[in-house]
Amino acid sequence: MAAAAGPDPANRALTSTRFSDLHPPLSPPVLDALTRAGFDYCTPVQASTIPLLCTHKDVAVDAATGSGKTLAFVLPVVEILRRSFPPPPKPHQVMGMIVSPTRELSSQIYHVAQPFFSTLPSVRMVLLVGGFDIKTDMKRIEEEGANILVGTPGKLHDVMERLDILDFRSFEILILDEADRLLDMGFQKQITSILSRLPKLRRTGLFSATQTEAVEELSRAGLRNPVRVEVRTETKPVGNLASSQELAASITPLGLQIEYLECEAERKPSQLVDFLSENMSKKIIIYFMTCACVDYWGVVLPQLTALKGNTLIPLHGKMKQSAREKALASFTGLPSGVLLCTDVAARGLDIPGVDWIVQYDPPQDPNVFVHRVGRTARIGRQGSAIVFLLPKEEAYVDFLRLRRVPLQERECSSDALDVIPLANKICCKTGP
Ligand SMILES: Nc1ncnc2c1ncn2[C@@H]1O[C@H](COP(=O)(O)OP(=O)(O)OP(=O)(O)O)[C@@H](O)[C@H]1O
Repeated sequence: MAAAAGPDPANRALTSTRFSDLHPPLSPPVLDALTRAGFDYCTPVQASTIPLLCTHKDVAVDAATGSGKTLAFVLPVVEILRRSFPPPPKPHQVMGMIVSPTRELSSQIYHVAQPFFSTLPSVRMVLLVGGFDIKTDMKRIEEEGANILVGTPGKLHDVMERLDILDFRSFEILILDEADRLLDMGFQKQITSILSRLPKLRRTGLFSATQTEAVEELSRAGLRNPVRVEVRTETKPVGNLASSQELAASITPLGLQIEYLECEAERKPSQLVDFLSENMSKKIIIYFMTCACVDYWGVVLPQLTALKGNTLIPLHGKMKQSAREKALASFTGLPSGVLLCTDVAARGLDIPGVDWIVQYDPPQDPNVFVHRVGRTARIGRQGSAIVFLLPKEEAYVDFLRLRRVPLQERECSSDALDVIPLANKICCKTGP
């Protein structure tokens, strides 16, 4: 009997719409590139957004973490450029721009987009992020050209200001990814200036997994009659709010189990070490509040006998760019291990095989919580997350549940080893 058509029924992140079913149709070279990458069926956000952007609509997209937003904007950018052929764009004719808040995320988008842009002869995509000398970037663009700019707002803005040779008159499409983060990282001025330099008759896509008032405002300022695309996951009943209306549609992925562990401040380190020693074969990301905390635990944890043999990698924004890239690449390639980081790694990063997200310090902003836990359970997979709370932070649980984040309680481990004296000894010897 022939196998039933459709995506793997176990993967509820995919629709039964194939990329080859979309209207207007994607071009054969893009469909071939999708097949080579193993992408056959669209996710809901792709099925709804790609046709809209390809038919001259502006979109404001709000979809869960790990739901495939990157391809939802990369494919339309490629198709829109293809339509302007022939002739191919001149070397300094900029046709499109993809803006995202961090260097790591911009670099990830650039690499996801590369196989699709390589189907367009003579189109040059350029990555522009902080941490590299602007003069080198400008010289490269002058000599080699740039038709698509991918980067962070600060660097993109600087290059646009300084490089007269860039011609934006035929500009077609602007994408603002992680729009709320772009704004709360203080890039409002650069975004406004970038918008003012682009032709008004363009398409704009605004993407995020979390919406804020500021995003609404940006949408009003930068988009023309946008179509709103909101994709939510159904939720499993959790805790005493199981039937609550607020939980009707979760803003976290379906395959994600979230727990909270309540304990006194002095017991937190021992609970963390206990958790890590129980999960030695797992791939884990731990979020701390500050760069100093990451440095501290990056010194202490590797020296504890209980964690011997575990790979622990620190990553924060005060590290040199080359060290940041190395840390991320090492963790990405590991089958198991621990990334100790700040929110520099909270958004958009697509790291394969992450089993657990640990929030040693809960973030103030529920949106940050959603992005952190979204580094696991991506595209229909299973994943788990745990947040450590102090007794005085108990209200955080209801606060999150009301924002459609379902959580379950986890018991503290009673026989966890007290690691504070050991940690103090280590830090006295080596310095934090
Ligand atoms: N149609 C598809 N079929 C199978 N896998 C896909 C499909 N689309 C995307 N993916 C994979 O899903 C993962 C998540 O995609 P992506 O990074 O675009 O998510 P996102 O919605 O941007 O997440 P975040 O909000 O965290 O940035 C990636 O590994 C990507 O390769």
